Amino acid sequence: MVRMTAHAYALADGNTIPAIGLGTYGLNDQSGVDAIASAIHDGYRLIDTAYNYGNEEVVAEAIRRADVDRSDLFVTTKLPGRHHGVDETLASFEQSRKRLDLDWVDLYLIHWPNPKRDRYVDSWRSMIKLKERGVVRSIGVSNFTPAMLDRLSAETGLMPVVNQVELHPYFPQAELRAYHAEHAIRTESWSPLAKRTELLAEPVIVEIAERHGSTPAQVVLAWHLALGAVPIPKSADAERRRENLDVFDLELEAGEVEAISGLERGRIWGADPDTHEEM
Ligand SMILES: NC(=O)C1=CN([C@@H]2O[C@H](COP(=O)(O)OP(=O)(O)OC[C@H]3O[C@@H](n4cnc5c(N)ncnc54)[C@H](OP(=O)(O)O)[C@@H]3O)[C@@H](O)[C@H]2O)C=CC1
Ligand SMILES: O=C(O)C(=O)[C@@H](O)C(O)C(=O)CO
Repeated sequence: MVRMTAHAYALADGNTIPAIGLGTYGLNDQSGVDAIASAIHDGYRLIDTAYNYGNEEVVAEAIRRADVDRSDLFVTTKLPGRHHGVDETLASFEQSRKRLDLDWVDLYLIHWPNPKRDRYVDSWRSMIKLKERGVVRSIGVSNFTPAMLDRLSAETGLMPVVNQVELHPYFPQAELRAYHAEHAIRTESWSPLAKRTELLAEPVIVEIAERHGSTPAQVVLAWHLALGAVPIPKSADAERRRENLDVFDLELEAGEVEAISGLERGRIWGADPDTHEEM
């Protein structure tokens, strides 16, 4: 069931996640600070970064510049693959927190499971500690399969409240979303616009956009909202960021959602969580 109030969802741990966020991969240096600060000014409240993006300090500077209460922001960062392990996770988190210049992080994710290394359960135990200490509000994972999620729950007794996965009309992930719904896991969509590629020129999307007087990107983001997934589009351009946020009045018909899901063809760059090892 999709529970959304005031453009946000309740998570299984009682916290609240905004219904849309800003992806920041590639937003670096001063232009990154300007872009993220202007996004916050324009109404973005969820900021998605990662240790591996090398821009946690850029996010920190943008937050310092923004005229928004810290408690109104929802900052996500992620644990890199090379830091999996009990002590490594605690140390890595502290580095991220310091770079972000925050007392707490709203959502901390294991970036990739790295199954060959097989230390993600250890990392998860440390993330549970970080949550207990109050330096992280919600803990989740990224790129996890149902088998990996089952294992986390079986071995620690705690299921992640979010799984951030590749999700866009070329890769709608119906089975994984059904598993999430059964286990009260909120789905977050990475590369929600399929990194732009040719998705936004697909006739079915262009036609629906024309029918609603919207843009193709808005139609794709409305599709994510219709699925109850949290998209985190990245844009370096202020106009496009505002366009991406202005989607809550666009309601797609069930048939339109189905037609967009019909574009399914697979992952865009082939990173399979069962084999990909993130550094
Ligand atoms: N957990 C994980 O493993 C992963 C997480 N992520 C997260 O997801 C975020 C988003 O994914 P990302 O890969 O960046 O791809 P997106 O699907 O968000 O697409 C970004 C591309 O779309 C363009 N774009 C954005 N808005 C519009 C628009 N309205 N009209 C036309 N083009 C547009 C951008 O160009 P421009 O900037 O010029 O506007 C950019 O080229 C990342 O930034 C990151 O935070 C991404 C990959 C993996
Ligand atoms: O999170 C991202 O934006 C990514 O692209 C990651 O998946 C990533 O940095 C990676 O997997 C590179 O191997």
